[in-house]
Amino acid sequence: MDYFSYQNRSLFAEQVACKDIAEAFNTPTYVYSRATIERHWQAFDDAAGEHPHLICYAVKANSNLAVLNVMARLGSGFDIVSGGELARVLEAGGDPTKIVFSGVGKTEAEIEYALEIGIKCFNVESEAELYRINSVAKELNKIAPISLRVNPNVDAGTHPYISTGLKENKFGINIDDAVELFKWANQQEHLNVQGVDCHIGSQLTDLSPFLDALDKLIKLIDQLAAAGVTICHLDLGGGLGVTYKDETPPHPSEYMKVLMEKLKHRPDLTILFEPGRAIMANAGILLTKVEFLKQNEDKHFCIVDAAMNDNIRPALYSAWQDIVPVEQRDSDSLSYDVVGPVCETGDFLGKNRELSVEAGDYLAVRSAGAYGFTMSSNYNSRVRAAEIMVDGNTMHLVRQRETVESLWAGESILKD
Ligand SMILES: Cc1ncc(COP(=O)(O)O)c(C=O)c1O
Ligand SMILES: N[C@@H](CCCC[NH3+])C(=O)O
Repeated sequence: MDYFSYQNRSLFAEQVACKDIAEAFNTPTYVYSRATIERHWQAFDDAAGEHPHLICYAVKANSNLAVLNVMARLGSGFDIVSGGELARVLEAGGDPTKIVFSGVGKTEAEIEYALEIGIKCFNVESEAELYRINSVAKELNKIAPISLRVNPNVDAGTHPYISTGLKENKFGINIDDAVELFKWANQQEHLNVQGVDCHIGSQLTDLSPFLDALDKLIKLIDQLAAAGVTICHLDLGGGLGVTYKDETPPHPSEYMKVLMEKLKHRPDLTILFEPGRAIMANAGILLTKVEFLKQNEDKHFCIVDAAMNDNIRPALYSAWQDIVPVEQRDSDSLSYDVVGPVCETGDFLGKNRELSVEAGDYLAVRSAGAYGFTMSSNYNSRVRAAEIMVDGNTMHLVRQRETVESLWAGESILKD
């Protein structure tokens, strides 16, 4: 069942008409479906079965407190990449002992914060970072649980900007150097070696790169055992793709089944996953209003009130996201470029879209729940959108639209 579907030609989010949301809260507005988030998270968790595992939702995909809280109530773990994300997870009621901390540039302050809170594990991305974690832990007289994120050098076959598991990418530690570093870490009083980690990229639509990476990681874990380093968890990262247009990624349960099948003889290993997009992308839409229709030469433009500052994915990755009317019309359609008010030619939400639309209509950008609001900005001094969570027949405002005054909060002018 799709939780964003038409009833009598009107788009609904669960049991709430999107037109009612737009009228009540104005536009642009992000709308999330609680039931969809829960169903997607559960698909990962259920498919892991009895094997010890932990789903650590990748906070960067969508870090709204209400979203994190829905996940926390399901018992989710979290994958974070900054002190800010750590604070958000705690604020949302997340369990610190289920947090893994990824990212290539952890500061001393962030490491201290995470050690004080008692997170599950640091996913260490370089030799220098390992030394830094060791010295901060020593200073605080704590033991830092660590996992090394290795770069298995597999081609994820995704957009170059979101591929992370190749030798030339900045992420992780060269898999060939990992054993020596693990051996060193294993001897440190203030480090506790827990796991091996990898994340090879995002929006993967094929299982084979995941399987190639898994094979390499299992081999590494065996090499480590032979070298006297015991590994108790394997973190396979996130990266499972979704359908934006005509992609056919495996369903989360199929992805999990195939990976877990390979791991069934390893009950000694707790398996961690860090899905972000696969949980959130299709759990959200972006509602926007048509301001004007305009024609230049033979090109038709549909100018809407959402822009690249609200959803940068089309401009950044040439990403395609479906754009649909909130209320369907019978009139003939035209091919439009759907563009925002920002002063950039790259400010478009979609190109050559067949739409039957008039000024004042509402449109919905689909698959917008992941890397939508979290990548939004105030460019052109535009306030960031409101966020709504729908739960059955109820809509909850989970983030107010920013005010213009908030744009310069913290700024000041010279006295003379
Ligand atoms: C370390 C890490 N884990 C998890 C994710 C989540 O990826 P995705 O949203 O593709 O599942 C990312 C982002 O690509 C990441 O960098
Ligand atoms: N932000 C990207 C994905 C990057 C994933 C983060 N490592 C997107 O919108 O597709």
